[in-house]
Amino acid sequence: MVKITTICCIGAGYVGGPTMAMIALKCPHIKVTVVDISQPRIDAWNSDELPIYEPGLDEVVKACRGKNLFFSTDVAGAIRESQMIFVSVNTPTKKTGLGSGKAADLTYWESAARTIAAESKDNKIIVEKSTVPVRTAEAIEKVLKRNCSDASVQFDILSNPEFLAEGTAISDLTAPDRVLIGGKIENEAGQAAVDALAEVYANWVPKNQIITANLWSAELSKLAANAFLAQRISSINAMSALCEATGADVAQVAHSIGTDSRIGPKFLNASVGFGGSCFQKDILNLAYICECHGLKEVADYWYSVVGMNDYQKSRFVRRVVSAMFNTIRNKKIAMLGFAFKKDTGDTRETPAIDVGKGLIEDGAQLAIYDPQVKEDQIAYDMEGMMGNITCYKTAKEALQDAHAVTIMTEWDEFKSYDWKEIYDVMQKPAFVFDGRLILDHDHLREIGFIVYALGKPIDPFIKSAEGA
Ligand SMILES: NC(=O)C1=CN([C@@H]2O[C@H](COP(=O)(O)OP(=O)(O)OC[C@H]3O[C@@H](n4cnc5c(N)ncnc54)[C@H](O)[C@@H]3O)[C@@H](O)[C@H]2O)C=CC1
Ligand SMILES: O=C(O)[C@H]1O[C@H](OP(=O)(O)OP(=O)(O)OC[C@H]2O[C@@H](n3ccc(=O)[nH]c3=O)[C@H](O)[C@@H]2O)[C@H](O)[C@@H](O)[C@@H]1O
Repeated sequence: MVKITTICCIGAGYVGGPTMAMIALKCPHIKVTVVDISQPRIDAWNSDELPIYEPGLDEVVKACRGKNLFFSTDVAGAIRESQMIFVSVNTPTKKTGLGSGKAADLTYWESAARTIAAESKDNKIIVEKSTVPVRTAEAIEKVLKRNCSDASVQFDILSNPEFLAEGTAISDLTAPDRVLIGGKIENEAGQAAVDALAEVYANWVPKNQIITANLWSAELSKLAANAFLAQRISSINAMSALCEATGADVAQVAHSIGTDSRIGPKFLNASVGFGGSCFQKDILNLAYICECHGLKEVADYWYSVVGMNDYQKSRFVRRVVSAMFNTIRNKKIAMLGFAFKKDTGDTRETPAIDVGKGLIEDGAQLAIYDPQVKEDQIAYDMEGMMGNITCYKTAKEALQDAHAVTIMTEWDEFKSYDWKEIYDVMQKPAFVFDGRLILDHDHLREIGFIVYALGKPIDPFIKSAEGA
């Protein structure tokens, strides 16, 4: 088995940066180089302001950078000097052509593979870190073999999907539930490659938590894990609509079912919808693969998880409009939170985008505040709508004279605000639409707010405004 002392990672994003920083931290004997085609991204990784906000990441990077952790745009050089190459490039949903809107776009992956093939002069272990369609390793192997000028160079391909969640990346990487390594375990070289990677993780992950599987199972497990997680959210969100219609309380329902050890308590928080760069993309990809295998019913099952998520976002918008007497034209609506979850500045597929667009279509003036999302990011996400949006650096300014406040992200600081003071500076009646169920609703009602808490019994005021 090869003893690994040099690793590189192609793709210095949300996954490549933190995962490699953790390997560098836990394996001081390994030189880790993270490379990217984006000069600004690499410059940021080499600066005091890292390109992503992730609690605890700064400390890990600072502890290793310049010692055994390096960030560079020299992709070719890093490939040449590394025994093991992780590929952690983006694999977004295809926007055009065959499978448009569903299939994974493997352009970046293939381009990385071609560079690896062109630069490799000795044997390499290639690790798929990106989330990819099942059987991608097969295609990648062909690209590598056909494009490498030296036929004696051997490429061993592994699938090592990443399960970290943003906002908790460092704790997830420090103590993962499991590490999954897929490889050609049926042959000696494949098994040796799996062992080499397992040995890297064994520097800090207990051996019984390092699971091995065949390549296709590992690739599919990643898509399956995200699909199951998202399905739980859509299931509880479906319940939230029924709770509102019947007077049940979704938090009580979630608690009651979550105490069944077969169901478990995690990932049962009803919300305005799941966001993030992966859940939707990976489910659409999974469903598309099912369609390609003639499994229409299976595909439809998974599409419905995304459908329910879309429904939840539009249901929220409808509730805001109907509760506010069916008109929000020219009303200032404060949006607290824009990131897709707390403790990240990431806005990819955040429900705030769809909800924001829905509210603006009805004429609202949005006042957005998020502690980590910068105005230029919001302008990018809400392109063409900035005439109806003002971004604020403090929540206080966003809330001044607002008719309503919508909670889009569960940032802790929102819970600690003085809501009485906020009530006093808002227009009346003052509405709160809590899309994350983080506020103390009874306290808000005592202050005088009209409260819509997703999945909870509807306030009589709102019922009458809606003509129920
Ligand atoms: N964001 C997340 O929390 C998670 C993401 N994943 C998966 O990991 C993969 C990467 O995701 P992120 O890190 O979020 O993406 P990202 O977009 O933040 O980073 C990808 C990076 O790859 C670079 N890149 C693209 N092509 C390249 C090439 N040929 N050579 C060098 N660099 C290249 C891009 O410039 C970019 O900086 C995706 O497949 C995603 O599905 C998996 C688990 C968690
Ligand atoms: O493949 C990926 O990219 C990653 O996707 C998710 O991680 P992430 O999207 O970063 O964050 P999550 O904590 O899963 O949250 C996703 C979305 O679901 C929402 N959510 C989560 C949990 C819940 O109970 N309810 C709920 O609405 C969050 O607010 C957020 O919008 C998975 O949790 C990771 O295991 C996976 O590696």
